[in-house]
Amino acid sequence: MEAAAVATSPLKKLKRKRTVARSDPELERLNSLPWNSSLPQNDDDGAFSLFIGTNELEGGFLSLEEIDEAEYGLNIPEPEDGKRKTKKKKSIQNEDVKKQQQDGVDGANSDEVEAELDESVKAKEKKKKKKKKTKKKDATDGQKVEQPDAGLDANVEDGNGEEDNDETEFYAWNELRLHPLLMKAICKLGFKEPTPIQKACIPAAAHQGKDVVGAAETGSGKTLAFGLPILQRILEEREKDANMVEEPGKYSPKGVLRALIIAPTRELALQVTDHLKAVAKYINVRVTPIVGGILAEKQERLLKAKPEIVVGTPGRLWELMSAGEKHLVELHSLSFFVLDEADRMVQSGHFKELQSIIDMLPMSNISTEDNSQNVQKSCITVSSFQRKKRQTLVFSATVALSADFRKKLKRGSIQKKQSSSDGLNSIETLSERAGMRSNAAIIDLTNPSILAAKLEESFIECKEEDKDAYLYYILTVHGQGRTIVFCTSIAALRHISSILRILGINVWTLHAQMQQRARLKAMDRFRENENGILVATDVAARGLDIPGVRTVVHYQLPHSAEVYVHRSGRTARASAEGCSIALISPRDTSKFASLCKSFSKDNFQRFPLENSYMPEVLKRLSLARQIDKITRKDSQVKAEKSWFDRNASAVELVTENYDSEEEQVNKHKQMKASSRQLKKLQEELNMLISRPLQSKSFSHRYLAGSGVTPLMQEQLQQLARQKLSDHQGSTLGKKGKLVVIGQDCMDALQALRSAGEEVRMDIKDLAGKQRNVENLKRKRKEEKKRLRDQRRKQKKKLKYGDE
Ligand SMILES: Nc1ncnc2c1ncn2[C@@H]1O[C@H](COP(=O)(O)OP(=O)(O)OP(=O)(O)O)[C@@H](O)[C@H]1O
Repeated sequence: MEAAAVATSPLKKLKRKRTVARSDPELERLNSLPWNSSLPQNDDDGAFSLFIGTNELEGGFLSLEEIDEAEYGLNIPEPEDGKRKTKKKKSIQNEDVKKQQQDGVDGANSDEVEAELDESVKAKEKKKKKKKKTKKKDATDGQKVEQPDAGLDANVEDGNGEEDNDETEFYAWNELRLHPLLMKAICKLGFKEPTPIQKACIPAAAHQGKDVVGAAETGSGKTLAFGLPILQRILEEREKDANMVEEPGKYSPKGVLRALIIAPTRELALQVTDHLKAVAKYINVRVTPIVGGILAEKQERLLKAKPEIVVGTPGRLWELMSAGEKHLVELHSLSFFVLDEADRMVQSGHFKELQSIIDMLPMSNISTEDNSQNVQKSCITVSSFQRKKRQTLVFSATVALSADFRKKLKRGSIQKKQSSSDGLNSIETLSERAGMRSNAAIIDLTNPSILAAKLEESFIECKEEDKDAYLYYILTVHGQGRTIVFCTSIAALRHISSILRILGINVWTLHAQMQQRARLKAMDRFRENENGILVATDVAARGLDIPGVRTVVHYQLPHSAEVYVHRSGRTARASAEGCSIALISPRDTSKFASLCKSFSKDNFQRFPLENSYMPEVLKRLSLARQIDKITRKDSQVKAEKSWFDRNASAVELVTENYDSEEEQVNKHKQMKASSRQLKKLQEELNMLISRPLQSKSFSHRYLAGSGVTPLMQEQLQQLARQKLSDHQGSTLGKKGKLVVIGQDCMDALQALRSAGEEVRMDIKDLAGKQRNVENLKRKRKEEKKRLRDQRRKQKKKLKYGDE
């Protein structure tokens, strides 16, 4: 594949850049925390061919010359003298497209959903859209109808007065033969060429009607790799119908669900919806999200509009389907069943609902007895054309399939091997059960390291209790661009977000226990701020696409290598660059070693640290921790008291204070003392954080920094101004003035590139040492037990001997 030739192994890049550094003694301390690599290790028997990155296309789809263009009623523009040449379309196609444009419903549903979720945030957008709609209406009233070819050759101005992109730059898309109105939207989005996964999937899924299993690195455009074929097929079928006189609606029935897309998280489902809406901008295809956190009545109302495409999370979808929601259970015309982040779907917490949803699908693609029964059960009027044509698309950055997956599909032997209690516990079972056909195109474009090509990984070794300090250091000194800090537990998330806020760093949080409205608000705020910081659990690890995320910090390592890939993939997306920093305490070394092993990585970059900053960092952190402790204690007391009062009043109990007068006075004194201490600590900390973070070698005359954040930059400039005005008119002369030099903002990636040190990870060595450490621990334990038993026996002997 082309991608294979272009992609260079990150390992090689590292080797070229830096000399190999010494091994590190800290990494020798290994422990035995549970770790699930979850990624198939390059097994010798080659059982998992997909995941290790074959970077190949499989499935034998036709080359473009072999595809009969006439079948699709499309004329592909050909290049002429290096430029794209467009042809006029058939009149029928013109009329159909015109109609679609005039009909344009463009996202009204989603607006409502979003307004429901967060009215204040979305109010502005609504206003904008209203304005746009009025303008659009004016244009239609004025008999202005765009030509269907507008997508390719109209350098039209849109309602905002913005000029469209120059379509000649989009020539690379031509070979994919997408509908002109889809091309128009793509041009508008500025996507100059299809990404490799789009190039590979669109012909297979859109033109050959194949099922697809697609794997490609994070941020490589997988959403459109399945989204464009859906929209393309809907448009093509509409055109076929427009040509049919006898059986209208044979190919493109109206008012029924055509594509069901399932994503693991609400945020991801909403994001996929928005992405599809953006490419469906010029066509009359409705895309609606169905996720938890939206009022059920509202969602029912949205479904009454009969959207062609529904994007949902398994929980809410199943809730509505099992309640018999008409639009979701009449699946006889479903043309696409899509699983985004498929590997997450087979994990606990999702697969039960998913299994139930899949059981509702008309199962004509496979012929097992079980499934024919399902068809009877769930499908009322099944058009044989539609059933034959349903496509199953399964996507993720981390998909593992066995080498003989296709053969198994052919034999229909996957489910038989699984005991019924296993459920849909593998992508293979799930794909077969969803009706995947044995001629599916298996497209694996992951590179051997699995991680995004432009991602630079690094680590910082530190004690567990110093992680906060290093995090604060990274955010303060290298906090340029957006940063996501990942935690494994909500408790850790709460701890660091509280400490960082006390330290004056504005962070947003995202975890599964938050209300949906708050989750979306956090995402919106994070998106709005170009130097924003999001502290999140793994609920944000998959799929979220936020441009400008420069750094991902693994405050705690995840429980599997696969989650590490997805977390790190929030940066270095869509050909951008980014870096990840893992904070490794002695407790994490075992996990870290397994991680290196999973990626066959024997070199890792150490993130450069300016240790002279640390005394100041630790001073601030110590104050912040004390403040945090006091405030937590206070709020705990308040919460307990209010809980007691609430419950007492609920049972109409009159509460009395049973404390003695002395006790009450003491409590009051304690409270006063703690609030005095809190005030003092806060003043001290405020004084420190009002100044830029200074390294120990900080000169009071010269302020310099190897990397300073915009906040620090601002503080330094203020300080310089203040010093200057202090000394104006004084007799100190030049000597007393403050000079600000070298204020170059440096993000973590730049810092890593300019000073990162490559550390060799000898996995075998690490594994051997891990075994030794474990043996030593076991021996010590045994020895302790032996001594304890010995002492016990002696005591007994003495006792009974005396008697
Ligand atoms: N052809 C293209 N050219 C440029 N950018 C593109 C193209 N297609 C998609 N993108 C952009 O790339 C970004 C990543 O796309 P997307 O979210 O689909 O990636 P993904 O492969 O699904 O990532 P993940 O595995 O993390 O879910 C998005 O911002 C999207 O708008």
